[in-house]
Amino acid sequence: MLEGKAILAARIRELIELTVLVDGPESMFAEAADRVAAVVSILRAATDSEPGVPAGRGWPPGVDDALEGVGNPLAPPMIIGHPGESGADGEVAALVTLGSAHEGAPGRAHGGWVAAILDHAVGRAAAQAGSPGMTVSLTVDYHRATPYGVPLDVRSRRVDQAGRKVFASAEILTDGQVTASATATLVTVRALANKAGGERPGPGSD
Ligand SMILES: CCCCCCCC/C=C\CCCCCCCC(=O)SCCNC(=O)CCNC(=O)[C@H](O)C(C)(C)COP(=O)(O)OP(=O)(O)OC[C@H]1O[C@@H](n2cnc3c(N)ncnc32)[C@H](O)[C@@H]1OP(=O)(O)O
Repeated sequence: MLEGKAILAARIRELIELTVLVDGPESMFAEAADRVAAVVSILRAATDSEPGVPAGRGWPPGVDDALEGVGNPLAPPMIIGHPGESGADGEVAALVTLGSAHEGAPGRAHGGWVAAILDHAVGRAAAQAGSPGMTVSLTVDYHRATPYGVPLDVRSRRVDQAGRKVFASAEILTDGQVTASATATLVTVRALANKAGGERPGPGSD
């Protein structure tokens, strides 16, 4: 079930990428659009959910998550590693590869996607530290171009805590150089603390 959805989402990511890149005759676009419409009708027939209506999929992030969900075609997806896997203890390490569809300035990733990755990374770090919360402030510094088409290393960690406020930081690196960094303040959501602290979501946990 999860595997099938992940494969479908991977195909749709290819479709998005190629749609951005391709040029060709009107007839080719028309044929492709018809075939995509056929796929849409398969999925529509299988769900009662209305497109665009908030589904409230719950926590922790699962297969449909906007950044790390392997079943969400909009998610690059971001692959969350085990704590300490490639960073110091207490860090969350992640890998993510963006594509042409994420381009901002020519040849580089859009700054909004860079910020989204950093936002997710600080959220993960707060949860990893046992204080899952929502970002109330995110300051992003763009140091150099963040490329797409290559794996990006993402590191984040909780820096400090004061009451419900959690302070965290994160960076994106490529070839060992920081392309963008962020500092963030998150406010803990107590109802989620016992559900999310330090746990990676398991397969199908969404
Ligand atoms: C959904 C929960 C997530 C939990 C995660 C669990 C699973 C973990 C696993 C994996 C994580 C992966 C990552 C997930 C990421 C996805 C989540 C996002 O996309 S977050 C981005 C969008 N952010 C919002 O939409 C927040 C909007 N803001 C709010 O809803 C409210 O501000 C809220 C509920 C967060 C807090 O409101 P109040 O009324 O409860 O609290 P008040 O009293 O206003 O603030 C508490 C303290 O924070 C300070 N504060 C508030 N805003 C601030 C700001 N902008 N800058 C600095 N401090 C601020 C205040 O001054 C106060 O500090 P003093 O206790 O008095 O010292």
